[in-house]
Amino acid sequence: MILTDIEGTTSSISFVKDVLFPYARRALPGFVAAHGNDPEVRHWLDVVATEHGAMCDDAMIVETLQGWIDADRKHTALKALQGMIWSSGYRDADFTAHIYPDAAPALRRWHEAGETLAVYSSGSVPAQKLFFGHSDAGDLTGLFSNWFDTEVGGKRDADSYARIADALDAAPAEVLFLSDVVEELDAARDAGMRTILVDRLDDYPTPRDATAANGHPRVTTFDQIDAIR
Ligand SMILES: CSCCC(=O)C(=O)COP(=O)(O)O
Ligand SMILES: [Mg+2]
Repeated sequence: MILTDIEGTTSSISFVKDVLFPYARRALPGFVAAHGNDPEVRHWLDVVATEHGAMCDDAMIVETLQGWIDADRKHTALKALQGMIWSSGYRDADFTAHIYPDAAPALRRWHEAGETLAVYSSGSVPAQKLFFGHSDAGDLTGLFSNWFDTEVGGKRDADSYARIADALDAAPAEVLFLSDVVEELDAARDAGMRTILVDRLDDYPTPRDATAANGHPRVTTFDQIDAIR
């Protein structure tokens, strides 16, 4: 079984930072004005208001969320709201989701070979499905059988990976986790998963050396994974 991260692993960090985040930042005020009373939207806005502490109106919530986007906070409420906002961007074909040219063929090859494929990203599950449903390589959602976001727990917390293995009905050692973030790989390894550091040179121009990789096998493209897994 292969569990993959998205940003920095299947897809470039710059697409997320330079296209998706600014789109959500711009659209937030109008989205909250139009949908702030939809129960699901209100739920997440209230989570933000509670975290913010003081009495907080919608304008303050929007400001808080925009600050979190700028700081790249991987907060579940922000990620849920971003996913709802991006849906119109994908629907209107304002953008398609970046996928590295080596990633889609490898995912297709593994799927055809009968490998179970799953996603674990800080992006909400609906955002993940939009992302792979509107990728540069077409609709890839059919390749994945399981989707996990931070509702299962934080990506740097070993318990999250234990929960994911349980949900996959697998022993942790049967699962190979792919990520660009060493701390995430450390947590997956602590839970007993196998790991590979995906060190995309476009995203990380200074390659991570053995010390930085902290013992995780390292590849720069998905093509290199079959040889070492
Ligand atoms: C799939 S939604 C867009 C990416 C995103 O918002 C994000 O936070 C991705 O983080 P990852 O855990 O995939 O590195
Ligand atoms: Mg990542």
